[in-house]
Amino acid sequence: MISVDEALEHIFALSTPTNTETIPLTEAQGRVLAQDVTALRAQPPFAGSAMDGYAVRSADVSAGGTLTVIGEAAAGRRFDKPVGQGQAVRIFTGAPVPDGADRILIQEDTDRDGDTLHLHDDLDAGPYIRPAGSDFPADFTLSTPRRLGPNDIALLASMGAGQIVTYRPPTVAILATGDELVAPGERPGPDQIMASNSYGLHAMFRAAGAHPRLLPIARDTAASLSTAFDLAASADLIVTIGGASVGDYDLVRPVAGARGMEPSFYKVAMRPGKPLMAGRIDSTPIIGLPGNPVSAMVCGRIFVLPLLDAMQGLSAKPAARLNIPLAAPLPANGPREHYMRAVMADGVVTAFDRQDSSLLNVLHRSNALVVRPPNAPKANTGTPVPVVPL
Ligand SMILES: Nc1nc2c(c(=O)[nH]1)N[C@H]1C(S)=C(S)[C@@H](COP(=O)(O)OP(=O)(O)OC[C@H]3O[C@@H](n4cnc5c(N)ncnc54)[C@H](O)[C@@H]3O)O[C@H]1N2
Ligand code: MOO
Repeated sequence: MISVDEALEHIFALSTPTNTETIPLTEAQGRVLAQDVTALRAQPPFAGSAMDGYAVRSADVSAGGTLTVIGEAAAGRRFDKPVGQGQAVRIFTGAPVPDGADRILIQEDTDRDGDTLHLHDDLDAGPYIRPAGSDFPADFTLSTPRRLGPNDIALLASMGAGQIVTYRPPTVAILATGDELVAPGERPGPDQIMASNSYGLHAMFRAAGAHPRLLPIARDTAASLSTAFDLAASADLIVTIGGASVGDYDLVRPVAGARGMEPSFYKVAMRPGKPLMAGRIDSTPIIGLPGNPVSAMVCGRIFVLPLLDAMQGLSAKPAARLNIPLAAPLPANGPREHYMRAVMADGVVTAFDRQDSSLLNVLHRSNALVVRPPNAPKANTGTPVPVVPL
């Protein structure tokens, strides 16, 4: 059996980034930027007022003094004459500061009587002017690759980018297999259960910027599986669930093999997830996840998400880990790397006692996986352990 790191290397070797496409900024959430974007101009493009008040020359400001108001500058509409000695311009937040002025007096520090402005004795120092380019300069560039979120999109809009070039979201065909499975919402027979992890994976892949598609559940026959593979043919990635182990009805590998799958590996020294497999059918990568619900979800997190990142032009690297002290001791680990469902809170992490790979309710209550290396010795309370946040 190969290690988790080796399996991930094999999986990365199967992938190539998707092509790119130009999209409007309103479609950019979760996409990965594929072409650098340079700002149209500096922001702000002019020195602007940060407050409602009066634009003045600081040399003219004296506590209790007076100034003459000569005009008004509003956001979107500048006052286009300079402010001279003893003068003030009424100004609002976001308005260009008129030439000559180097300070904004906030209106709370003044009283207005016609064109005469009386300054209070106690004046806020200010200057409440945002210099041109203080957010970003004219040649500012947002570089690839970067997964875009709301803050990036606000910045790109501010840079004047109406359209951007991103990697096309990879399409993922998700194929659940098993005579025992029915879709949630359908009526199960007495020996049947709900297909669950396929729905969890669908959500997981979607949140990772992919376009997942749930195929109809394949029955435990070669013919049914083969039909399902036909439906998956156009996808950028095929993810099968179940039928990967050694039972008589575990048909995914033989059927994929008969369709020309070039295998990369089968079985990984990890828990849960031992019967993981990967390969390629023609040029399409295929990952076969174990059927146990938690195994499928953990392998989705540890293997498929990094692959989806790489397919979207991001660097090929394992799930990021934190180092968090244990809140309770852990026993020595066996020969497989163990991804233990756990709760991280208040700076410590606690693994659940029940780690069976069928327990979705435990996974649901987890927000982290504690990673126990192969043959790790017993770990005491307080020992920092690697943790993958969920
Ligand atoms: N003799 C051995 N038996 C098993 C071994 C082994 O090494 N030797 N490995 C065990 C481990 S570990 C795992 S994990 C499972 C994986 O088996 P499969 O990938 O072949 O999965 P299935 O047998 O099809 O299903 C296992 C389990 O999960 C349920 N399942 C399957 N698909 C779904 C789905 N989409 N949603 C919800 N639940 C699903 C299925 O009903 C079974 O209960 O094999 C062990 N056995
Ligand atoms: O590897 Mo299985 O995934 O332990 O349950």
